[in-house]
Amino acid sequence: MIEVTGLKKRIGEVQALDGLSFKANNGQITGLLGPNGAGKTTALRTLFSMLKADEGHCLVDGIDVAKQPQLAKQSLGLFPDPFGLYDRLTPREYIAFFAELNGMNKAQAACATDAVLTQMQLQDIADRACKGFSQGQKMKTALAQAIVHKPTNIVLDEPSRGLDVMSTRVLRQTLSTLRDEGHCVLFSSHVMQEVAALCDQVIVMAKGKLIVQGSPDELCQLANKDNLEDAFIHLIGTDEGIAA
Ligand SMILES: Nc1ncnc2c1ncn2[C@@H]1O[C@H](COP(=O)(O)OP(=O)(O)OP(=O)(O)O)[C@@H](O)[C@H]1O
Repeated sequence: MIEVTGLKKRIGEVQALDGLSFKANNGQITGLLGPNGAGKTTALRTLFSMLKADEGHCLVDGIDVAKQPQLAKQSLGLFPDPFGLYDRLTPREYIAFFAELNGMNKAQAACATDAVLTQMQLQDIADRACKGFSQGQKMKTALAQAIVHKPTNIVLDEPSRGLDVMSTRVLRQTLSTLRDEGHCVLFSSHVMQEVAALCDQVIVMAKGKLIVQGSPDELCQLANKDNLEDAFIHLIGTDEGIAA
């Protein structure tokens, strides 16, 4: 479970986070939806202790990420934006490296890497350097890295960007399976159809703050609209900054 309370972060002149609070539960997919510049990436980076909050805190399974970052990270899998692959490493080397970073010994890491390569249907390219990979191949490798240590919580920043239909389906199926296995899945997105189709809960944020949290149906009812895109525009009060 992920709990964010009163998060504030100033970056230069910009108040990127301005008292953001929300909760993402286990066994649910939670979507973080907001216009460009709303603070989604800043929130996810703070959650992963890549940025230090000025105020507020993030709890991962009850562990404060600012106080115990290493322990919190063992319960967190991060799918970053951009994918963060190393061109010279193969998926097997890259995924095993992260498995070891998360406390596995070499033998455990090799075994877990094998399993996740199979799960993500990456066997064909498992031993090829990542340089030149397609968007779909990069996505699958980055997702395999995020889940290799079986974290309770998986955090994804814009995971579907640049994916074709088949890769999008693999991503959606993987996230749904993780949810059904009881994981907490939190992802940021601009794609309304994806959020409406996948998410149990949606966190709408703008200008570094929570606007509203609820299921896609609840948000439509609240805004008195029949689709999430219209509800979203109504709730944030502007269509400025929404990606096409
Ligand atoms: N390194 C930085 N330097 C300066 N400003 C930054 C930096 N990182 C974030 N910001 C600013 O903080 C605000 C929030 O940015 P953030 O990237 O978190 O938004 P976002 O919701 O992820 O946006 P997008 O959907 O466009 O990716 C923006 O105004 C952005 O310009």
